[in-house]
Amino acid sequence: MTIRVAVVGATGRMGRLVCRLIEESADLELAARIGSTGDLAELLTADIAVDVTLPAVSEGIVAFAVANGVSILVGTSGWSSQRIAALESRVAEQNRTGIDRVGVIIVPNFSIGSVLATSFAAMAARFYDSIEIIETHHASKVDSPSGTAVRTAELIGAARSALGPVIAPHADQRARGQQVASVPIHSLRMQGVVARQDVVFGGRGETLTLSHETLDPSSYEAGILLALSALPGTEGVVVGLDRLIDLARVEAEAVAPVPPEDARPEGAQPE
Ligand SMILES: NC(=O)C1=CN([C@@H]2O[C@H](COP(=O)(O)OP(=O)(O)OC[C@H]3O[C@@H](n4cnc5c(N)ncnc54)[C@H](OP(=O)(O)O)[C@@H]3O)[C@@H](O)[C@H]2O)C=CC1
Ligand SMILES: O=C(O)C1=N[C@H](C(=O)O)C[C@H](O)C1
Repeated sequence: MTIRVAVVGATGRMGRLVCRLIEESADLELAARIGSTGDLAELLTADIAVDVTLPAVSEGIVAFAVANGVSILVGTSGWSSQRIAALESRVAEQNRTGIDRVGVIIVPNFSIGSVLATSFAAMAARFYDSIEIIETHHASKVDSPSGTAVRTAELIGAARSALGPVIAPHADQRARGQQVASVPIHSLRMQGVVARQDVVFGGRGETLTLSHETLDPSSYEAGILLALSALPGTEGVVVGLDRLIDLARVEAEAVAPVPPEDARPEGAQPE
């Protein structure tokens, strides 16, 4: 049986991409394409929904889906930890009292490289006291800082909870960026760019830069399909594609120790 999907923001760059992926998928069916002049109630004709709109309207769209028992995948930026906390209460309440149990998957970035770069940044955060983010996007992007940068800064802040804020001198000066979880974020909006993020770590006598660049929106495709396939089985709020990919398992396999020689069958070589 195919899963019927309504796309809100269907006329936009991401919306058109999501609609194409649904139309190309044997498991999914496009139930509704909704733009700014469309009727949100069309969402109720679908099994699940996708929101790829604008930070200013996303919260209301997600609230409408949740209140009507429709699980929703959110690719729109602007979902700060504060906004997510309010949504978690709303979804918990709906799942306690409503007829249909719902799930919301919020994905700040669908690209696997970006997800990995953000995880690496959280891993490095404990080892450096100077950390700043520079994010660069196409000139049509209306919001800043980017959702990915906000998420990265929040995860850096969480990883440093026992250490305290990063050291960001003269942070009151406008050119020093906007601080999120104490991490200064600098936003560039440029022609010729799709999306790029550099997280710069400064320590004693060294810097480390973690860079990720999206060269083409096709980098979002696998993540969108993965999140869509996970949504019908999701209850509650899940944030980040990393929650749908077993990053820890990949790591454990990569560092799995070679078994000692006497534990190997005779003549067997280490893999
Ligand atoms: N998670 C990820 O990996 C990615 C996330 N994004 C995020 O996705 C969002 C959309 O980006 P993008 O596609 O470039 O933006 P666009 O400006 O191209 O599209 C915005 C869409 O939102 C629709 N819209 C605006 N207001 C409403 C409303 N009140 N009700 C319903 N629909 C509305 C617009 O409809 P209309 O045409 O009628 O105005 C349009 O379809 C942004 O927040 C962006 O940051 C982008 C890329 C990757
Ligand atoms: O608007 C975009 O283009 C993007 N928005 C998301 C964000 O705000 O982080 C994800 C990606 O960077 C592209």
